[in-house]
Amino acid sequence: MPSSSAPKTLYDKVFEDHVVHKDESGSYLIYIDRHLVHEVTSPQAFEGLKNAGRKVRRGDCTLATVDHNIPTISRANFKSVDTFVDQEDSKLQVMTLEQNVKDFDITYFGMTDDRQGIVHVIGPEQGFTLPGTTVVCGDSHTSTHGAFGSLAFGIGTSEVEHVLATQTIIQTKSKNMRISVNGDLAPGITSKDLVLHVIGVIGTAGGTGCVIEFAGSAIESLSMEARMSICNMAIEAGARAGMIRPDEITFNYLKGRPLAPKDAEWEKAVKYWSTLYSDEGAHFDYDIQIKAQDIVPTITWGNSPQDALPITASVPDPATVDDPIKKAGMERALEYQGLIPNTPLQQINIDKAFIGSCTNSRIEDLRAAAKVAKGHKKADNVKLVLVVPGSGLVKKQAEKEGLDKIFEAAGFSWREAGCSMCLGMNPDILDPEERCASTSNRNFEGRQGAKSRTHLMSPAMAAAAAIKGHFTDIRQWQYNTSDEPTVQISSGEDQELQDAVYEHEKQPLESSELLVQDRINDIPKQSSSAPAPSVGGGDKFTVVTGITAPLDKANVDTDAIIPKQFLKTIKRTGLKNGLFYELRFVKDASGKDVETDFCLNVEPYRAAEILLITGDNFGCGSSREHAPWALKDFGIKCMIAPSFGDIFYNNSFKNFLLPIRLPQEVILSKLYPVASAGKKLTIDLANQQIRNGETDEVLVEHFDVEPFRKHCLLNGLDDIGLTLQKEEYIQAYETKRRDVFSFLEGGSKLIKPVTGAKKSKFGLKTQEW
Ligand SMILES: CC(C)[C@H](C(=O)O)[C@@H](O)C(=O)O
Ligand code: SF4
Repeated sequence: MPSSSAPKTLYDKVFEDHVVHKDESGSYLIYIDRHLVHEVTSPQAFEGLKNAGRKVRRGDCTLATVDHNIPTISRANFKSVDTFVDQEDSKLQVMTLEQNVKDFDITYFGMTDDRQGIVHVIGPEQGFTLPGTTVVCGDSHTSTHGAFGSLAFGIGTSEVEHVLATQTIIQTKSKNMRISVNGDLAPGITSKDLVLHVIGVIGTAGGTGCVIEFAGSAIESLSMEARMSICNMAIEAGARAGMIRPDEITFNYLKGRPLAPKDAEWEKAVKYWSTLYSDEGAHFDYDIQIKAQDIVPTITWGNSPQDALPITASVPDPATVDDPIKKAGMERALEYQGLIPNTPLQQINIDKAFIGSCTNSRIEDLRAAAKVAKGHKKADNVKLVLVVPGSGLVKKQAEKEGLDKIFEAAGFSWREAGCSMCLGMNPDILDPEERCASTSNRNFEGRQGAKSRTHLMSPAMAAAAAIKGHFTDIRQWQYNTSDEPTVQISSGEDQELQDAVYEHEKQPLESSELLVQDRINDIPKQSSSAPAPSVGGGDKFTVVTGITAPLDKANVDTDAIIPKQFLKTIKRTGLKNGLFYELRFVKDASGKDVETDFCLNVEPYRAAEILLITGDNFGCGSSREHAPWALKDFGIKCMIAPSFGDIFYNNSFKNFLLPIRLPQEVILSKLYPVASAGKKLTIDLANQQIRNGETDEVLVEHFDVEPFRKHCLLNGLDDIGLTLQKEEYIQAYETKRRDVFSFLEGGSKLIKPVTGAKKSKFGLKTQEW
């Protein structure tokens, strides 16, 4: 891609530095520097590679761990995954990953390794995540890594397979959004309050189609942990990614990390990283200003992260809302959450608290929670407070500082690393109707267990709620400062490990001279003479005439499309019954599933091939490709909505499903009457037109679809096959990358192999760096 001298945003720069090839249709092939892999979204991708006889192109750019399915109870008796993980489907996913990392020679942190943890905690912790890199993972919260000035985003399983095979991904350019937060945050206000506040302002669809750059003095003054919490939740604002300009705080965090560049390569890297900022005058499609002083302790009340309110507010009242879709949504959320309008938030009692997740399970988060808990006991009405560190190394550091003792003295339960009750794919779940103060990032229906009630907040607020038994304004907290938790430097073999990860934070970084080097992106155009790999996929989408089911709902998240219990499969099929499970079924007295009156349960919509959604943001949230797989299994071929979650939109095309964006008024006036009368619509992709399926009357003259995606759907083309035809471009990029970005070479392969039986305190084997 030719460099231009026009001012560029941080996103523009990182994107352009990774362009391998640009198609005439305007779609780009971009190179991926870092690929994180976990057990939930990878089995089908590895299976695809095996079936096609393909290899993993860059093992050094790939790092795997287990996090979602694993129990968080003590591993003192751990012998093997087979004996330790009780749930059969969870065990299968973990063991499948363990087999795949062996078969494909991928660096892996398993359950006996202190470096195991939530994928978004371990990448930065190891220095695998670096500024200016492209980072992907089959997980929506990959946006976390953008805190380093990397372009990091979640992908679906088909794309995981694409990256494993080609080390590239097909992308279109997103829009640029800047959210500047200026001024000082008041005491007690954390980055979690900040990001909940931002989502409350712009909404969960506010960032759709955009990469958000978080900027301004309030952001610049935050630690890396705090910045990660913000970028983590960029996906909850609907954005493709969140980014923060790398600076001295970033470099200090990274220096000395096991996989960060060293010596001369470090110097070279810092020089490049120092060029990664938005130029003066760069164009932002949206520029939003927020005053830091407006941010107060913030918690959510409903089932969407945008349902955020100051802790001093009361439960909202639907009687004050005019918009009928919003009003109905609010009524449903209040009923689900068991809340009465106008109740002051601070009068709401909780049953459990969860301190953990990729948003808030880093050492700084645990310190904040421990500071609140110190010298207190959990309230009697609070049945369980789970404290789940983000990685084995965070756990060890917390124990070194005595935080575990503070938690245990307060009656909290101190656990092993993993995703835990954030999503409850492991045994850590809420019982129906239990209310939880949670530091996680999603409060969707059923997220923490069937009928669970989640309220999102900061670690300090969750700890305070656990102690008081109800939501509490942290600004009024009486801290017990008698003797601060002291850092106990443990002696013995683990010391080196600790030092490698944490002690470097104390080393001052010499400020480096700003040097703008040649950008990598002037790749010569070449013609491909390599034999063309096969590109035929099998499926196609041309014209579909089908029954259209109307769905009157906004913000339908992928947790609702296919709940977590159905993610524990290693196949792409068999998901029909799981589709909209919580909406389609209720349990009768004997525990049997009974159908509700949900639209897909009534005639003629049981045979629907098209889904017409009237509300915004269909398929928001998680990257699970299980959502399009389940729709496809049901027989759906096309979804029409005012807007879609970005990853879901992308995943749909990979499965030959067509998502069509149309303005809400067009949906309501032209298509809804046909759908609600039980009649058919015709979707004609070649002509980009929607007609009445019975009369052939044109209802929508034109809908948009990107030319490349249209071409693939019409011709049943397989992306991986197409990309492999660009092998020469990929090789040319890699040759240049080895020179310009030499500090990225080696990647996860710089991890030293197991050198022997170093015993940790649980008697488990510990790997050396
Ligand atoms: C399992 C994974 C696909 C999912 C995600 O993409 O976010 C999970 O991490 C979540 O938080 O819901
Ligand atoms: S959001 Fe929760 S489930 Fe998803 S990666 Fe983060 S901790 Fe794991």
